[in-house]
Amino acid sequence: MAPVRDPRPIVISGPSGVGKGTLYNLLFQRHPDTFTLSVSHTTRGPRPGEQDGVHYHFVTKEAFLELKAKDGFVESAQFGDNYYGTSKATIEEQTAKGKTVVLDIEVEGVKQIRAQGFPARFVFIAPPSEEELEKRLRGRGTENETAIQKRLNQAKVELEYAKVPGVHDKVIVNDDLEKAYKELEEFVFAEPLASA
Ligand SMILES: Nc1ncnc2c1ncn2[C@@H]1O[C@H](COP(=O)(O)OP(=O)(O)OP(=O)(O)O)[C@@H](O)[C@H]1O
Repeated sequence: MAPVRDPRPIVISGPSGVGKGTLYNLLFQRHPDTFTLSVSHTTRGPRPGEQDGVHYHFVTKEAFLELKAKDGFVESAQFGDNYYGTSKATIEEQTAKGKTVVLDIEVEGVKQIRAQGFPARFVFIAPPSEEELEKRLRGRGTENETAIQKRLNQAKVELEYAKVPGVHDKVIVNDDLEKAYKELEEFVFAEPLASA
């Protein structure tokens, strides 16, 4: 397959459990050395096995806020006491190495990137139905009941936002995995003029 023609990063969003990770990991597996998942900055401490620069860029709160004040993030958020964000420099460095950067972010981040006018391609992964989303979340078995309910409520917000015209360049319903994958692959490798 020809290389990715469009240099802009791919922003993938969609409700938790819809299959975002499954889909972009297939893209990474089937096109080795083509893509890279954006490494976020965080002020939380590393968990066992997490490496700086690989899983996250681990920074102090002061360093994070300084970079934020300098407009260094395309999107950032605070969860509890910790800050998270995607730095412009990270995206630019990876792009300069010839990689297509993939960002897996939630809807607030999408809004921030849009509001800044940062060049990117926006893909939304939608579930075939809310029932199926719930089934997948439960089937994955990684969250407790409270977390599942929270994610399902958040999913409603994300699905509503996805209906706003022009928010996403591409909406893919992840019903049959292989079919959804093909749609994603086709979009990603499309000629810039066809997808802009
Ligand atoms: N097309 C599909 N059909 C059936 N099951 C699927 C499909 N795509 C993904 N799944 C399953 O759904 C579950 C959730 O997928 P995944 O973890 O990739 O979601 P996610 O959107 O990345 O979630 P999160 O945002 O919470 O990380 C997994 O168990 C995965 O195997």
